[in-house]
Parts: sequence; C-alpha cells; structure tokens
Amino acid sequence: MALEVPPEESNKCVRGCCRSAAIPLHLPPASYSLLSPIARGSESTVYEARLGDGRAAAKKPVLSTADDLDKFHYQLQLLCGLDHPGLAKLIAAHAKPPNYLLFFDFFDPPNLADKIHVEEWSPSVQQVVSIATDLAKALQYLHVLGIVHRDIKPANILLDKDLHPHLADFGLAMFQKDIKGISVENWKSSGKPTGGFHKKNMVGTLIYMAPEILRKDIHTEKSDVYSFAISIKMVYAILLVSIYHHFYATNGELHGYDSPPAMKLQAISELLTGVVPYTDLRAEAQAHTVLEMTYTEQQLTAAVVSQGLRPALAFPEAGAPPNLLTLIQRCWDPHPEQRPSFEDIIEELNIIQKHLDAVACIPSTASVSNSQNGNIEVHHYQEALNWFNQGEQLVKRDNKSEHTEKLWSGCFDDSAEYHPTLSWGSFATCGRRETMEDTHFMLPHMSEAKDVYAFGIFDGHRGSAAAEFSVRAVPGFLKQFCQDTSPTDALQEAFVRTDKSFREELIIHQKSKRIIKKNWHPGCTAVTALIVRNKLFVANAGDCRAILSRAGKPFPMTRDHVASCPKERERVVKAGTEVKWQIDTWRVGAAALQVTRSIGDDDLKPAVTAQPEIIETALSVDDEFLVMASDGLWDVVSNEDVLSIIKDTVKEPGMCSKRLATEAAERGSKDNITVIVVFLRPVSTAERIY
Ligand SMILES: Nc1ncnc2c1ncn2[C@@H]1O[C@H](COP(=O)(O)OP(=O)(O)OP(=O)(O)O)[C@@H](O)[C@H]1O
Ligand SMILES: [Mn+2]
Ligand SMILES: [Mn+2]
Repeated sequence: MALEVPPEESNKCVRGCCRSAAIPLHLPPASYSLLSPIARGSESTVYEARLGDGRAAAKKPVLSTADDLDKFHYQLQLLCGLDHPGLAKLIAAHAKPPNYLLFFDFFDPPNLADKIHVEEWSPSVQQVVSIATDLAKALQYLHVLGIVHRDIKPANILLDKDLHPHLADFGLAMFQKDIKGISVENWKSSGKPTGGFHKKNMVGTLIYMAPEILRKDIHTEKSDVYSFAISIKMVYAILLVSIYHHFYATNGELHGYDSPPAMKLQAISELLTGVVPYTDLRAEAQAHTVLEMTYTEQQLTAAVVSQGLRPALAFPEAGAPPNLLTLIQRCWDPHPEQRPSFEDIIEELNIIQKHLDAVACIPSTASVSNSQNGNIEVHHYQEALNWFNQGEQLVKRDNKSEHTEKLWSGCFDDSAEYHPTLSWGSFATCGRRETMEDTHFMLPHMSEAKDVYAFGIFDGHRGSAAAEFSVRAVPGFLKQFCQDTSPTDALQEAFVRTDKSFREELIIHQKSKRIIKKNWHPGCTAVTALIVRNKLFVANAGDCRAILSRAGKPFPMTRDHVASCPKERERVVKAGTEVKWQIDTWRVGAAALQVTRSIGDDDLKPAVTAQPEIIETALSVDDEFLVMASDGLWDVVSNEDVLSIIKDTVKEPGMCSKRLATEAAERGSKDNITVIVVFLRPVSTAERIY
C-alpha cells in the first residue's frame, strides 16, 4: 500500500519528539477506518483497520493520564526506529489529539498463544527450532539497539501464513538506559511493573516473568531471555507430549516399557486441553501440575523465585533433541548473568538445526535397529512415527491452493435470516484408561469468512494412531474441499480420503519396517460438525454423538453406528463380513468390533465403512447449543441428562464440557471422554459469571 510520507521536518508528532522519514505520523482521518476490535486489553484496544487500500492492525491506547500520554510518545519514538522482519512493523501513526493510534502490519489470527492453546497445534521439532531462531534474531536486533521488550509471551507473537513469528506489543518496551535511570522505589510506585503483572489475567503473564522480576528487581535483556525460554517451552510442550504419548502407545508394548503412570497421563491430558502446565522439577519422578497442587499466584511466585520451579521438560527418550532441552534450561537459569545472550542462542539453534537436517537424511529403515542384546532401540527424533504429523503432512502435500476466502459462498444466499453467535470450549480426559486414544479439533477460523466453523472428535481403538492422524487430516481436507463442493460433499470426501490415506500410510510404514507390530489394524470413530452461516452439518461414522438443544429438547444430529443396530448389521453382512453375538453384544468380524463405521480398521474394510452419515439442519433462535462427545460420555449420560446438566452449569462452554466429562467419570464411565460444547446464542454476561 502506498502511504504518502510528508517531508521529514513536518512529519513529527504533536510534541515534536517523534520523527520519521519513512512512517507517516499523522494520517488524515479519511485515509483510514477502524473495523472490528480484535483484542481489548486494559491498556489498549486493537482493531482490524483499513489503511489506504490495505489492511492494518490499529492499536488505540487508553490515555487517561499525562503519564499515559508520555508513554505513548515514548513508545512511538521507539517504534519509529525499528525495522526488522521478525517484528510486527509500525506502518503509520496518528499522534495528535483527539485520536492517538498506532498502525501495524496485519497478521491473521491466531496468534501463537491461540495457535497452541485454542487450536492445540503441535509443531514438529523443526518448526519449533525455526520459530525459536526467528524470534531470537528479532530479540538480538532489539538488544543490540539497547531495547528490552519486557513482555515476551506467545500472545504477543503473531504468525504469518508461513508460520514465521513476528514479535508485537511494545507497550512495555524500553531502552535499557532509561530503565537503569529509574530507582527501584520509583519504578515500583509507578504502579505498572513489567509483563502485565497488574492485568486481569495474571497467571497467563506471570509464568513468563523471570525470578528477578518477581523479586521486583530491574528488567535486563537477560529477563527477555528467560521469557523467551518459557515461551518456546510452551510451543514445544504439546510436541513433547504427543511424541511421548505416541512413544508409549505404539512402542510401549513392543519394547517392554511400562505404561506411563496414570498421573503423568493426567498431566498430559491437561496439556492437550490447553491448560498451562507448570510441573515441579524438584520432584522429577512425580510430576505435579499447578492445578493439582493448587498454587496460588503468590505461591507460584515464591516457588519460581526461591525454589527454582520451572515448567517440566520432557525426557530425551521422548524424542526431544537433548541440546534443545539444555538450551532452554540455560535460558531460564535463576541467575540472569548465567543465561546466554541471543547471539549465543542463535548459534546454538543453528547447530541444533544442522543436527536435525542430518538426522532427516538417514533413510527411514535406519531409524530402527537391533542393539546387541536383541532389544530394538528406537532412535530419537522419530518424527515419522508421529501420526499427528503424518496427517498434517498428507494434507499439506495435496494442498495446492490456499484460497479459502470464498468458502461455500455459492451455496447460500447471503440474506440468510438468522445468524447464530458462537462460543465454544472442550474438555478431554483419559478417564480410567491408561492411555488416551481420543483426539479432537476446534477450527473457529476456518477461513477469512468469519461464519464458518468446524469441530471434530475422533475416538481411537486398537491404538491412537488413526485418531491422531484423522484429527489433522480431516480439517485439512475440509479446508481443501471448500472450493467447489457442497459442505456435505466436503465432509463426505474428508472422511473417505482420510480413511484411504491412513490405510495407505500404515502399509507404507509396515513395509519400511517403521511399524514392526504385526497384525495391527488401528481405527477410530469420527464425528465432525460444520457450521456455515445458519446451516449445521454433522458427519458421523461410528458411535460418537452430537446433539442440539432445540427448543429445550435434545435433537440428535447423529445415529450410532453399532452392530446392535439392525440396519447397520444388515449392511455389514451384505458387504461380506460376519456379525456375531459375542459375550454381551453384537460384534463385527474376527476383530469383534462393536462399531460398524470407522476410519482405519483395514482388516474390516469395506464392510466397516468410513462413509459418514450426514445430517443437515437450519439453525434458528430455538437452538441453544450443540454437544459433541465420544461414547465415553454417552455410555453413562443420556441426551436428556446432558441438557439438564448444562442447564445448571455456568454458561461457559469449556466449563460445561468439563462438567459433563466429570459427571460421566463419576457415573463410572470406563472410557476416554472428550466433550465439545458450542453455544449458538449469545450468552449473557450474568450467566457466564462464576
Ligand atoms: N499487527 C497485528 N495483527 C493482527 N493481530 C494483532 C496485531 N497486533 C496485535 N494483534 C492482536 O491483538 C492482541 C493484543 O495486542 P497487543 O498485545 O499489542 O495489545 P495489548 O493491549 O498490549 O495487550 P496485552 O498487554 O494484554 O498483551 C494480540 O495478542 C494479537 O492477537
Ligand atoms: Mn499483548
Ligand atoms: Mn501489552
């Protein structure tokens, strides 16, 4: 976008303290317009904005005191001097009354925090190292200029479409020399210590603060190093867990490892539900999360400062490069002077990167070898056995066009009378089982179009491989098919293609000996809901279930595909597979499966089909919420009970999901339980308060 910059002498803020040759400092009001707010903080609101003929993010600070105004000018001066690809770039400003605004390059949501905690993204080791390297370069640039950022956390890291990070939010950034100038007393009484300590969501930011900051010492560039380490660890957490989990799920039995203790799995499932983990390193063998120990903010502060509490790092056996773990540990050393500089960090990351590249070149058969005593050793960095990644890679490979703006726009007339207002949340627990074989996804930002949402649950059996693969492949395919097909066809294709690809992938890995288990036929049931404007589509294969609360009554959006259903039984038999009454119920084939449709289960194809049954409905004011869950819930809680439980729970979808799962566990469900609750009407603030 071509923004005109006035000559430098006249391009300065109202006070004359901020100048720039490249960035216009008081845009004429006609050249921009503020669109919808993206985020509202206690000190500012960020809007999506139009600027000239392009898009921008406009940050409008709350300026209530003279001090706030001084800070605005300080921030603007600082921003005018910055230009680095790893920073969210200031492109314009309006620096005179009545509207003080900062305009930045726009980055599509989600930011890194939402990517991890809402989308539950689990990046590969390569992606983690690449993000860490880019971020380290941006911070090195700032530190060379003598600037400390003071608020590094995933919510302040924006991602472009290639997943390169761009550091944003210079609200607390300062020149180191200016910080030294302020006496500790002075600074404390200024009432706004670093890192959003005084903001509402204290723990969210608190965990990124270095011990010296918690002790109210002065922030140095080494405090940024600490926050950087915690942030990278947060990005990495999910990856470590998925490998760890997968490692046991697929190799545990084979290599004679013990199953992971239930307690660790509890911690894992909390990670997978996006709860920020804080594990006690003092008792390495017994990992406790903050939630279990019910830390208060003060206790957490005390533990970080005086007892060296840090988030748990995975064990190298879990597939994490040991030198990356060591680097993270050095970065969060309690003594700031012991932490490496960003120059050292970049150098170290480059070495790790080279190592990863070298490992990636080893042919696949070499990653499993026989050691002397006949046991099979599994090498580190076993990306190939991560089924999440397999599912994700598959769709990436196939995906030529990334054009999702027009998403199904042809299928609906835009004058659709009713527009549901959505809020969503989920909860997943392995319950009494030793391993977690359920997976789920929530895709609220499916496209530029704001009114297309997708949610899915996959309940694995005979291992978690199919569920892990599908949770990435199905949403990937949906994005890919949204162009020229109807939503129904897209769902259908997504299920069928995921099934086919998974079974092909399994054969490839069996041939290459990456999977050594003989006669292993993992599968999963699947339910996926797609909301396009006022239309709801639910595709189901198996015994997960989705119900609507419609005019106060349960309205089923799925039918259970189990062998005890006569129609399904008939279909399976016709397709040539035996159904027998065994022990307590009807079961399919030699594998004695209870479900009659699924993804995977290659020993039972084609009878146990992946063809989903799709139910479609138009949403109206009568529709209050949608509940989707794996059979772990429905086995013990009826549709009616689900509605009445939500009725007397605070109207917050995450809480409702957790409440339902807890209820199911209390009623004796022996299975993994995953619940997604989507409210379809605005929930009044009063109902949300707890
Ligand atoms: N350039 C941008 N493009 C897209 N989204 C942005 C941009 N800048 C900020 N946002 C979004 O707005 C959120 C808040 O922005 P920012 O951190 O700058 O505001 P803040 O008021 O300082 O928030 P806090 O201090 O609570 O972290 C970010 O987490 C991000 O999701
Ligand atoms: Mn921020
Ligand atoms: Mn901020």
